[in-house]
Amino acid sequence: MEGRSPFTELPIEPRGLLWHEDFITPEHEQQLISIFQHELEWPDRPGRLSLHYGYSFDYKTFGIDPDIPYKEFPAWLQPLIPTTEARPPEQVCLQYYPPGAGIPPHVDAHMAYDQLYALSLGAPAMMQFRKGERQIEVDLTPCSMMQLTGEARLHWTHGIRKRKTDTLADGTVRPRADRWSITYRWVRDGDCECGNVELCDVAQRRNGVEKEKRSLKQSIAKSTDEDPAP
Ligand SMILES: O=C(O)CCC(=O)C(=O)O
Ligand SMILES: [Fe+2]
Repeated sequence: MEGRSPFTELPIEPRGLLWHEDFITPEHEQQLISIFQHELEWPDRPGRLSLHYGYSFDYKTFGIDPDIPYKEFPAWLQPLIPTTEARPPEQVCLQYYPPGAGIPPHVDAHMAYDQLYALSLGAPAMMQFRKGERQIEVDLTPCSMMQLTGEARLHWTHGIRKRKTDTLADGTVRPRADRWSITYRWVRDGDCECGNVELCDVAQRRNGVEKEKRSLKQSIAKSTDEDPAP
């Protein structure tokens, strides 16, 4: 890409949170929301819903599902693909969050994926980043694109609480409303070497703790009747 990247790093912990505030215009956002609401077929169940494009995510291995054929990016998705990477992402996931829905704290699998971006549409929601005792809230504002790199990508979990309101830093209680996000993932070349046994599935496999973690993730998925976090 020519010129400077429109992403700037947020001056907060976790380090490595890159932000593009107006990745799309509010008019474009409204057109997309209309497509999401009227033209797409969503699973018929409550809670957070996901639709996958490109290669599908395998919730058993937390990698690419080899049994599901590649799904071309639809026309509406093409202009939303970040151009700041050397190639388009292998996996794109559109998620719908009805008011009150969330996503459990997680790191996106290190083994399968490298670069990770997320575009927010519709109502804002607070995302919690956590590392040990530290918790930082980041407001996911509509039309903004976030890129998780470095510490934020590898060593802090992120999640969105299941709740009907978010309390802002100034004490304002903000009701949740319909939100959509698009997450983009690039398949990793070579192994992740971060060595974080707490959060990295590669380090866990090397230390023989992968299986337990996986079955825990699956039982969480069953108990909430939602797709587990990647
Ligand atoms: O909804 C979002 O903005 C992020 C979702 C997320 O963390 C994920 O799909 O891995
Ligand atoms: Fe995530």
